[in-house]
Amino acid sequence: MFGIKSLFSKEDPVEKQIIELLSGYRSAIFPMGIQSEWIKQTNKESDCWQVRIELPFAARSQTALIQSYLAEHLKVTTNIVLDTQLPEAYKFKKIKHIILVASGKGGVGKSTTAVNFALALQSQGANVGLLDADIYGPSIPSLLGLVGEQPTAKDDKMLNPMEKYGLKSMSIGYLVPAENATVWRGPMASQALNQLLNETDWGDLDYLIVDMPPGTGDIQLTMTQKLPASGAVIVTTPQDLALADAQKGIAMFSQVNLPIIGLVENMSFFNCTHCGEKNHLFGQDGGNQLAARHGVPLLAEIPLDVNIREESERGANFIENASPITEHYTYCAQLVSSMLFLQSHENQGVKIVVTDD
Ligand SMILES: Nc1ncnc2c1ncn2[C@@H]1O[C@H](COP(=O)(O)OP(=O)(O)OP(=O)(O)O)[C@@H](O)[C@H]1O
Repeated sequence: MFGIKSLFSKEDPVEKQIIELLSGYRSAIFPMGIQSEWIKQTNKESDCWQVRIELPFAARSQTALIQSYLAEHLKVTTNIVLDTQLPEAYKFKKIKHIILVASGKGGVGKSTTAVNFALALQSQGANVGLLDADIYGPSIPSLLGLVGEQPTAKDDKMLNPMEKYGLKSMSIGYLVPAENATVWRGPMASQALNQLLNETDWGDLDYLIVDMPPGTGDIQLTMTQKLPASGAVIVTTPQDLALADAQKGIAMFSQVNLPIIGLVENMSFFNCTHCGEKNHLFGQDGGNQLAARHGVPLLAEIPLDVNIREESERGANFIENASPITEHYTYCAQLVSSMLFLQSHENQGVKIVVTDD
């Protein structure tokens, strides 16, 4: 059941039970359980079993859930440590996955989502970079509180990415005044994106998140074709117009055979500060229905939070400092990371069978 190693090793019965229980653990993040080869260490210290698991995706916040699952089934206490080690499969240079964050129309919160999603992936144990491909309206410098700062040159060919909160980023906004880029034609914008991607010394990255320009025109299509991406996350709001544009985004990525990882519905609802009631100001269930219609997951429903606009402009970190949107992005990051791992496994011909046990 656990490979040849378990047939010959002298496993303690408790150790064996821990491995068996973990293998039977199921959730949206672990649809195939916790596989025995991910368990790197099990040893007993005093009365507590220390279990170190190396996940092939980023899901550090699952620790408490796994620990309480084991506590329900075991008579001994366990201390779980979840590390992250993505498989050594590179999509581009030393980057393992490129994920596009796109939207059918402007102003739905795509850049806010790209930054928080990147920070959330990082909080879950991944090495992350953020590329601002919104050449005409770069907002990453402002969202990271880096306006006016400039990247340094590594040599005469490469730039060092900017770093804030441990997140590497590159944007045209660090290099030219905003008004200069707005007059560029499509090929120039596409060329600029190419340079930002190729001439930045990203180093080793698990994920490079790309904040795409809003819309579904030629520029977005050309950029998508040039980026060796693993998939796209589409951001929408619950309004009919935004949903119709998100649908165009799905059609555009399908046209170039880029997998849609899922939808994020931003400004999904508003929690009343007085009575705590959930208000669906812009409509209800639109994101859910669009996702179901296209057979893609709805990754997150992010609430409208009045502090976001003000604090974003100051470059606040909503993932480090808990806010109403933190857990939504954290969960979304874990889900996407787990899905991409499964997707690449399936592409390698390994069939994962999800059972009910
Ligand atoms: N969940 C939210 N709650 C409240 N305000 C939000 C939320 N998400 C984003 N915003 C605000 O909405 C505005 C637009 O967000 P953002 O710049 O991320 O959108 P965008 O889709 O990237 O726009 P564009 O494509 O035009 O650059 C910003 O002022 C941002 O602070």
